[in-house]
Amino acid sequence: MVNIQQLHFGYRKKKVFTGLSLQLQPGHIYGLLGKNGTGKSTLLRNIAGLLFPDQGSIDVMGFEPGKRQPAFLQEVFMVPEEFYLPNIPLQQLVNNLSPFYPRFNQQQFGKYILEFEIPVDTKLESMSYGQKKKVLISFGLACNTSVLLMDEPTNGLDIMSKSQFRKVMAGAIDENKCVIISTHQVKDLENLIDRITIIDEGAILFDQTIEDISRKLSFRISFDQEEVRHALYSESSLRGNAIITPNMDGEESRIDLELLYKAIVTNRQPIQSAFNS
Ligand SMILES: Nc1ncnc2c1ncn2[C@@H]1O[C@H](COP(=O)(O)OP(=O)(O)OP(=O)(O)O)[C@@H](O)[C@H]1O
Repeated sequence: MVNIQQLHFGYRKKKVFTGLSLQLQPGHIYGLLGKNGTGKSTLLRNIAGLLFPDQGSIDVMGFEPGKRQPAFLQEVFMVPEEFYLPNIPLQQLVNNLSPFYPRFNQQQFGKYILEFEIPVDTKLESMSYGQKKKVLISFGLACNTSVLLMDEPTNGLDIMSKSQFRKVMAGAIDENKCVIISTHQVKDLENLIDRITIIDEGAILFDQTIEDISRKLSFRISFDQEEVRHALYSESSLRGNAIITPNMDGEESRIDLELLYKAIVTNRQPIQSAFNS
């Protein structure tokens, strides 16, 4: 559905990607992780056709995003990290924007707005940042585009809204949609994403499905110093040592995404070796 081959991209003085390749399939929610400034937003904007590759190719459902053909634009929605919403009533915004998305579903939108407890009679300008963000997320989901790009969607959402977000997202995905979520708030995405892609210094550092991660790795708290020493990654905490080890007995443990992310960014070789065996 999204096929990126040898992407090279840079801003005037700053090279961001030097040969990044990535394939994304429908029916999945992808978590795009990486340090500040590694290019997550830049990658999403390239996929959305808001920025254009210097070299290499991006194919989204047979379209070249940079050409911004109407048939492409109606298949892709992006919830950016920073956005502007005009000072008009909510329904007017929907009336103005929804004609661009042929599969927009007003009923679905109403359901999400209710779920997120957004005050429908308030003008957009009087809404808080978090409320506006939830409007945009609800609208993006109700557009039912094949590709949904979200840049830090849980930023600014309160604790209840974050769990509502997970619930809404889990109900909105189907086998025809591909959702890519860039985030630092990995905990917000637990039990939601089914593949993790970590980018660093313009390249893919790690790209595995949650299924493979739980098959290959085991996450637990250990008090056994010998076990901690032999772990692929360990981190001391108040509760003991949080460790990642190869999954030897085939039992699935609860994946600690934050720990996994730290393990890969610190030194990915030990973790990667578990996937090569
Ligand atoms: N408009 C711009 N002009 C010049 N350089 C830019 C521009 N936007 C981003 N950059 C640079 O490109 C690099 C990638 O930025 P980008 O915003 O894609 O990273 P990110 O991974 O999304 O970061 P964060 O996690 O902080 O949101 C950074 O070094 C940034 O300084």
